[in-house]
Amino acid sequence: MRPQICGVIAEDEPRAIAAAEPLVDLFELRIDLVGQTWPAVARNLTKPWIATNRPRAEGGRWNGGETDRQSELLKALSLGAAIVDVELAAPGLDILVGAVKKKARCLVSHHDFAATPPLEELEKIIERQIAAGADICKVVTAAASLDDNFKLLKLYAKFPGRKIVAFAMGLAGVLSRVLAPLAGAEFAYASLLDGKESAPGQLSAARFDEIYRLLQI
Ligand SMILES: O=C1C[C@@](O)(C(=O)O)C[C@@H](O)[C@@H]1O
Repeated sequence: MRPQICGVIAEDEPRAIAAAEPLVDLFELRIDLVGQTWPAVARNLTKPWIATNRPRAEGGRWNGGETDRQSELLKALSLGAAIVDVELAAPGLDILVGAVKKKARCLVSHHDFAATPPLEELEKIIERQIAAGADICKVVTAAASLDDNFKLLKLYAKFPGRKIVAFAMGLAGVLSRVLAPLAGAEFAYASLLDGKESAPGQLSAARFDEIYRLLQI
């Protein structure tokens, strides 16, 4: 099956969403980046979508309090979110995961914007995500070397049958972004357009399409 691509909606830009729509299998709606008009964006989506409201501590731009941050995620459930991204470090994780799983799949995420820890540490993070009730486990780190890419790629074989998204950010992590879906990742994150990246090293949906066509995948 062709690698699944998740287009990251980082702005209320209907034309960018429309341009990427044929190239993506699902969207991620970044509530913390889109801002107050996010419900209107959600209502117009034509493919399954992930609701994400990233706190500053994990690289996001949510400016409000934690209670309001989580309330926005729960509001996404009533607007049809297929998946809700909940950070492993979120306060009241068990209650939030339980509330999400009543109506959607729960993706439990962990981000390290500084480095890529040893493989054993990455495995422990996924074990904690599974224990928290994750339907999808996500580990995203910062690559400083080629080896860092392989640490993330090795995670898929460590958890056969589990739904995982694991890759490294940064220019040094681009290899892991491209190979992750081939190693077993549920999907890859892509910007809607070139120049609209929401994280270091992120590729656009068109670029992924070009690469996978080139590789005849
Ligand atoms: O966790 C991730 C991955 C990401 O940070 C990336 O590196 O593409 C982009 C985010 O929008 C998403 O929530």
